[in-house]
Amino acid sequence: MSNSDKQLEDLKNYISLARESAYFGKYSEAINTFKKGLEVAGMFKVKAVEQYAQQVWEKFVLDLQAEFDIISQLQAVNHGFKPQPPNGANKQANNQNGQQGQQQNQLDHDKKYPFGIKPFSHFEDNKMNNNNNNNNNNNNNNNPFRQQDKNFLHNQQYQNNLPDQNMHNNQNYNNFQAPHQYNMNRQGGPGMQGNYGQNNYQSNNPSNYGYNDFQDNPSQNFNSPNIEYNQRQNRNPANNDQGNQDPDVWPAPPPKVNKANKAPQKNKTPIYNLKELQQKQNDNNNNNNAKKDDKEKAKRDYNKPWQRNAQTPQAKKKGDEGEKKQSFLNFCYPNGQGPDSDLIAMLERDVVDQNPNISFDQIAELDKAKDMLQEAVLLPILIPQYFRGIRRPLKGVLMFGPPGTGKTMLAKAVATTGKTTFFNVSASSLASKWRGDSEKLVRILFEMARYYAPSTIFFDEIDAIGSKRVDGECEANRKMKAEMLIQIDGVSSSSTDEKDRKQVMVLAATNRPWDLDEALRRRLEKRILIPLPSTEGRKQLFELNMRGIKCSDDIDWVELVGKTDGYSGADIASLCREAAFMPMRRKLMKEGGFKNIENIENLAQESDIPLTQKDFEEALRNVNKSVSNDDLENFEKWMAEFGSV
Ligand SMILES: Nc1ncnc2c1ncn2[C@@H]1O[C@H](COP(=O)(O)OP(=O)(O)OP(=O)(O)O)[C@@H](O)[C@H]1O
Repeated sequence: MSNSDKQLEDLKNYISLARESAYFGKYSEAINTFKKGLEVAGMFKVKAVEQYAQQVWEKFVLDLQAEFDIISQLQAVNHGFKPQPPNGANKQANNQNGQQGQQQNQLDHDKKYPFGIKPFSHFEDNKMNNNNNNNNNNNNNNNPFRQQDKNFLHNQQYQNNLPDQNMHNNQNYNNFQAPHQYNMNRQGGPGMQGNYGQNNYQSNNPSNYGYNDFQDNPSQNFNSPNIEYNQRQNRNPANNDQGNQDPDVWPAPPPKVNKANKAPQKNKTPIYNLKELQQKQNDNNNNNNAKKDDKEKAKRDYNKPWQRNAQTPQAKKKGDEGEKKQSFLNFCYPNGQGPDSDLIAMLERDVVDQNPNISFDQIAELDKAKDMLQEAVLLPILIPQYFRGIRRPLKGVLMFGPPGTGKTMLAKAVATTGKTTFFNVSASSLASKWRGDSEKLVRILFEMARYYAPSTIFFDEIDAIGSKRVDGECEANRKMKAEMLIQIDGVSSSSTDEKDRKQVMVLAATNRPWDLDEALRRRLEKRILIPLPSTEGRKQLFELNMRGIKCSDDIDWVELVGKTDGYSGADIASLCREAAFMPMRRKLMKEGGFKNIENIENLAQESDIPLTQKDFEEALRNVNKSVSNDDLENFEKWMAEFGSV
């Protein structure tokens, strides 16, 4: 990049900054920035940069003038004045105005102004008018626009803040000319400040304008300590209440009245009361903002399922009145649709089991486990006031042991006995192809459990969800596990209100307790081994499974119990089912199998024949135990290490 390109670039940056400041009404800052730009760009050294600077300055000045014209006209309208023609037209009028016109010409041609243009020139004219007015009161009374500007000048706020007002008050043009003058002076070094064009100007206005006071500190161009604020205020015409109009000089035209409603106008009422308009506008804006806020709020405050205490007063009232609870989905989204409706619907469909309908009586043996669960799960729900301090309810209970030993049944029995809503959660329930949905599902699950409280959340095969966290594990899984840990913690300490406490119980089951994440294991404070059924247990299992099935007296139950050592509850259930089908199979084979399909319907009646010892022996040959001795050993070991009885 060449030197001139760089200068041009720098200048452009400053100009855009200056324009930005002007746009926000920071005129002093705008001018000073422009000055700085000229200085930095080393103006007048490179022709192209100089030309560019001139063009931009012209445009900049015109824009500023236009802006002040608009403000002054608005101000006039606000106070009942007729809007005036643009500044250019006004200038013409000025130029026709004798001495003032001459001065203006001199001003315009004053070499003190680089590029021959200065901003806010009509204010400048006005200043001249005022000045002349001091000497000759009739001087400018016939120029309404200038008088209008004069009224501006009378306004204290403007006087304090506008650059030219400052100039006016200080009688120091150099403050105002600074963007150009400054730069030009700087060319010759600090000592030359104020020399350029000084004589020329002074000769015209010796009493008013002193160049020796040239300030090269930009901040001294404007006196107001809070100029930015004041300028902003001044940009708002409604803030400039003009109680000091001079009706002799510039009588306001009568406001335009609608012919149809012509009524005698007593007072000078502005056609447009900008204050009112602005108030209306503000009200509208406020209304719009309020509406916007409401919309935004509605967007943000959609019923997030994971929001704690998400119950609406109505829903709570309904609940209190003992009415049947609406579904969580409807509670969250009354019309059934919302950002998380799919997830909620999925959980409600797949996970919530409103009526598990299993009693402890249906479970053979396992008395210890039953007692422990009732103590750990049911008592805190039934008598929460007792479970305080050191007796706080358990965070969760883990049931582990060989497959098919009744762990799920126990969980369901707990839920049924405690009349809690049962959430049967498996790994697949929380799996989602969408990133972030799994952890969200966990949050929704716990929130839903709170909604349906008292609830029992049962994580079946929890090792699949809460296995040990390892390096390189999928991030979504880690997050889901972390969320689970948080939620389990939250469940045990969610509320200080006794009524609400421990309304959600976490139960989990696994056949692989050694795979569990340590943090999760810690949260499942009670870890109960659900073993294979004992002799007594197997006997009970035969009795439970053979309920309602006709059995012949020849069956040796003791022998069968003996032969099923090592069988799980599920194995014994399979054995009994197998045996129960034997009469039907026997008959079917006798009839020629499935070839003679027409007779099959009659078979059902004919096969209601009592089971015999032979059927069970046959079934024993088909159904083997499913749990290996090695597995049993591992459970025993883990129980010894981590279990609790
Ligand atoms: N103690 C028991 N009393 C009655 N039935 C039992 C018992 N244990 C197992 N069963 C039978 O086994 C079936 C499976 O039981 P359940 O699902 O509770 O076992 P589980 O321990 O959860 O198995 P897994 O670990 O494989 O999930 C039950 O439907 C039931 O018929």
